[in-house]
Amino acid sequence: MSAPILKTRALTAGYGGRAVLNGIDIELRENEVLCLLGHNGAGKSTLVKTLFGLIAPSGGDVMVDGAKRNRQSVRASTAAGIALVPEGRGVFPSLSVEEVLRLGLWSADVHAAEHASRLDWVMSVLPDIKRIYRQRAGSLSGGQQQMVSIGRALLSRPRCLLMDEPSIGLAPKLFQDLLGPIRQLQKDTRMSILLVEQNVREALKVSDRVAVMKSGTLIREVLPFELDTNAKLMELY
Ligand SMILES: Nc1ncnc2c1ncn2[C@@H]1O[C@H](COP(=O)(O)OP(=O)(O)OP(=O)(O)O)[C@@H](O)[C@H]1O
Repeated sequence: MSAPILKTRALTAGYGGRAVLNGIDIELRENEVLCLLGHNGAGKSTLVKTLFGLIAPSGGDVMVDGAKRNRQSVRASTAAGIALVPEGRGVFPSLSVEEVLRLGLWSADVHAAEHASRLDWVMSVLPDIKRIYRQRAGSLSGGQQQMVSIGRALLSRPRCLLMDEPSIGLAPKLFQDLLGPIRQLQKDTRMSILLVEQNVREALKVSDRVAVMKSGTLIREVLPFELDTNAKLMELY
């Protein structure tokens, strides 16, 4: 079996000397959607940012394809095939969708000769982007902005997608409409997805495994069917 795309060992990280992650051991395998659950403030976003290289670990290891990458930069993460859909979408409201995506191509270091084909490919995965391509991002609905944010992350053709609360502000049906094509792409390409979610019920429908965080530690790893009743979900917290 190949090494996990991402793996941590006793990972610690935080802000200004204050530890938020207190020794996390987690792995994201090829061809899976791993759902990361936990209360507000449990450290989910901090873990995602540390895996992507936005925060440097203060201890422990981050491994990409089995090799230690403790000083992984965002550029190195992108080059390794890892992309981030940030919490809050990160879409500049004054730019058009086209400009947001072109900026994404530039920041992902995609060669100019490939820009057109990358944009075409993203629009084949998320065809609704075509209809809003010339619109200002700030004029779009929350769901459309999230779609643009996901489209931008796909421009680097990642094999690993880190998604930080993509459902925020979206109705369950919209969430499934948005995640459906991404789950299909994941199955077709054997991509790996780490999905941070508060919307547990919807997230479990598209997940293969579930990890639960509490106060900066990983407290449980389960399969989605093990959380099929309210009582079992309540036990988690
Ligand atoms: N930029 C920052 N500077 C200082 N402390 C931070 C920063 N970002 C997060 N924290 C703190 O780190 C802890 C974990 O926050 P984090 O955002 O990782 O949690 P989370 O599980 O993603 O929560 P949520 O579900 O609310 O997004 C919290 O106590 C938070 O206040």
